[in-house]
Amino acid sequence: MFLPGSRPVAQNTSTQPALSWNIVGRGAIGLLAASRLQLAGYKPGLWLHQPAIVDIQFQQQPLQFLSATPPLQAVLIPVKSYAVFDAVKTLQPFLTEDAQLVLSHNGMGTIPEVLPLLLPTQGLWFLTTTHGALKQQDAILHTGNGHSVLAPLNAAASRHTTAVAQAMDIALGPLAVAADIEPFLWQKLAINAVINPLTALHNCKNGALAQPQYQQQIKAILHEVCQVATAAGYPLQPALVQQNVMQVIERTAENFSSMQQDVVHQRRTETNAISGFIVAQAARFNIAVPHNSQLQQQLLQLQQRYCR
Ligand SMILES: NC(=O)C1=CN([C@@H]2O[C@H](COP(=O)(O)OP(=O)(O)OC[C@H]3O[C@@H](n4cnc5c(N)ncnc54)[C@H](OP(=O)(O)O)[C@@H]3O)[C@@H](O)[C@H]2O)C=CC1
Ligand SMILES: CC(C)(CO)C(=O)C(=O)O
Repeated sequence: MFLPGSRPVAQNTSTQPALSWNIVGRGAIGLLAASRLQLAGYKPGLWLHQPAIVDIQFQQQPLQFLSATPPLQAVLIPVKSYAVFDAVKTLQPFLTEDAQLVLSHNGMGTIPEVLPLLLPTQGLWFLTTTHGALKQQDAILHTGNGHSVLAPLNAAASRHTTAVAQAMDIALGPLAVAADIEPFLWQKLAINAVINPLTALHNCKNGALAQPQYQQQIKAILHEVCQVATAAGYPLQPALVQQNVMQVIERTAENFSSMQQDVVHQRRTETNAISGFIVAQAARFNIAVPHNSQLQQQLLQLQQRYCR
């Protein structure tokens, strides 16, 4: 897959030994990645709060995953944005000196928190994905066939590009490798800044946001996101971004967004890494973002009704 600012993964040219992969949690994206890796011959271990053997069905096949066994050489961390820092802190004592860690989540703001936790020899990556996955009792459903962009976040990562990219291509590909993840994260943030809060607050499917009554608010949210992204050095064109967001709304019309699901199931939302991140960045650049600020406040109030 070719995306501006990225290149596709080179196939079968590895001179780097395959890494031994581990995945944090037993969530939807993590188990999707683990299943695809296992079916391709990898033996990913799961890093869980409590070690356990996990049995699931994936595409009508029974799969079993064992607990991760330290020392950990390579770890995919597909957890909610608010759980990233604690997850990396917990992993830290069990990592090899040249371990490779891949963050994957919606929203922004975790990278500067995580980088200082690692040794200069330990690689950090970010993978942003458009795949959709849903966890059921004992099964993992691949609800949306997507693609992913992977980029190194430090020098120790760049030295292991081939081995990391080949595994991530299997786990959540087709994969493009970019030198800088930030433009891709801002584009995804724009999508999540519209769809996630609006579907959560209006308790609706993504497709409902195509209705005329939402268009003015969507335009206003995106205008603010583009202003902030541009001030941060990642220029976004409001008209193009709006077109992209409307395409995602159409393509995922029958889906419930992750934030709508978080609210329905009374879980903490990722609002601080989505609307909250935009509000925080806007403050740095002295930009008024009343629409994103209002969404953040409304979501925090909603969440406070059920979160301790
Ligand atoms: N699901 C999807 O289709 C998509 C999701 N995303 C994004 O990807 C990220 C992950 O999403 P998703 O898979 O749905 O999330 P889930 O909440 O389903 O999965 C995360 C899992 O990680 C576990 N976990 C968190 N911290 C730790 C830890 N320190 N040690 C062990 N386990 C841990 C959680 O357990 P517990 O809750 O018990 O802590 C949970 O089981 C989110 O940012 C989401 O927005 C992006 C695109 C699509
Ligand atoms: C793209 C979108 C909005 C798909 O539902 C998503 O990433 C989410 O639900 O978190």
